Amino acid sequence: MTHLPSTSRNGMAEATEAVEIRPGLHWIGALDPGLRTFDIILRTANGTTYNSYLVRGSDGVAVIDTVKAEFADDFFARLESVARYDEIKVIVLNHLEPDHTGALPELMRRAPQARLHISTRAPAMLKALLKPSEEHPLEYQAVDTGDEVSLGDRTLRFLHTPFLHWPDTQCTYLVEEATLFSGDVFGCHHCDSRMFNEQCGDFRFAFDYYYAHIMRPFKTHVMDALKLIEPLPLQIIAPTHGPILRDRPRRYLTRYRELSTSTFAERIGNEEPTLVVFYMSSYGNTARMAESIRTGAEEAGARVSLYDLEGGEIQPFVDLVESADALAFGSPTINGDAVKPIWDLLSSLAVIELKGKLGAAFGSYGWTGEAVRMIEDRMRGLKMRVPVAGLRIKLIPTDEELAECRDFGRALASAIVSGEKGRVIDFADLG
Ligand SMILES: Cc1cc2nc3c(=O)[nH]c(=O)nc-3n(C[C@H](O)[C@H](O)[C@H](O)COP(=O)(O)O)c2cc1C
Repeated sequence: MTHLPSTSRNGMAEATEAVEIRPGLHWIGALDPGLRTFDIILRTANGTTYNSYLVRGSDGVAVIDTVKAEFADDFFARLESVARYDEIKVIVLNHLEPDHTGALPELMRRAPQARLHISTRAPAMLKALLKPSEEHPLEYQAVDTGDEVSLGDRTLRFLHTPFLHWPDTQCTYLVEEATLFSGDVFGCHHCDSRMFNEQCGDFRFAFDYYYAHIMRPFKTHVMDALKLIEPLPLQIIAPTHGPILRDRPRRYLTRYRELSTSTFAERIGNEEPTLVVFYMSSYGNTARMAESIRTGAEEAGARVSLYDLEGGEIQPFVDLVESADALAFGSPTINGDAVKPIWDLLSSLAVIELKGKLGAAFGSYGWTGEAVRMIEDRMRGLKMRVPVAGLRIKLIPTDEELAECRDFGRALASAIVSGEKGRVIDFADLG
């Protein structure tokens, strides 16, 4: 029988009974319909859920993930509706983020015999979380892909899926029920007390939004995880946030694959080296530099796009950055800094993988010219490679200086082609 947690008129969850997914397999999480901002960075128009699961086997019970600390009472009430604490043999933590480990210390106190199962990347983090001492040592089992724990007639098998979205992330597969406890993978912030995907409202937007903000920086790790998950028989995906995916669960794997190869460049690869030049300019000086850089880079075989940040919006620019092989940012120095739209774009790039992408900075200045160095520092901070030394030109560029800009563009294009790593090219020598 399925018990659905009811909601009161103000939308808050009231009932605290477990939801049966299958006999001996229950959702024992918590609903948080009032939440509007998650982890500072994510908006949610109808809250979220913290999903925790209980698996009963012939030889013991496993609890998979817990909930945020404020929701511990709901979690324990739901757990108690289907199991006793002394039956719990295994606690699995698919990653150690606080919204899934908030109730862990209290669960460990109530079920001291239960053995923690965490990924091989998690021990240091677990110690930082639980602060063990000589008096209270920490015991756990670190598990890797293929390791299993038996609950008698049911088996949990682990899949190492790091960086989705914490370094210690793993997924746990309940073999006999073809059920994947996927942690935050395939999750979303969507609170619907009906819990199952075919019964909930349309959450496709929330699913894609969650991916875009949480998983997108880790696309290569998503693809690695899919290689482990796709061959599995799959009847249910049980993530830690949002609906339980039991109706055609494979659609969500397909969607992750699409989203992880969603840019044109990722699908077919850039046919020629691509450089995107973003700039701002009040009197046209930095703009003239940008145009000459384009000319030089094109002469060296790059396909160049030139964008004045004044005329665009951040989101499409972020997509452009993701597809480009190299980026150049041009800013005049204004009051000892680069201009705000440059920083706005640079501060919006954390959602994509930038490691190893090429970057360069240029700009006109009047007397101190700090902007170029500041942009370079930021790009290095984002783990981009900066292979060509930044180019500053005092006030209005002369013909000779515009020729320098062309050399700069040519050097940047050459760096894309040669794949130079980290070496600073003196563009003036490339003539
Ligand atoms: C309000 C204002 C503040 C400026 N502050 C600086 C500064 O702190 N350091 C500097 O080197 N140049 C400064 N400049 C000079 C500009 O960087 C210079 O005029 C540059 O050539 C403008 O390039 P653009 O035409 O691409 O905007 C300032 C200019 C303005 C209008």
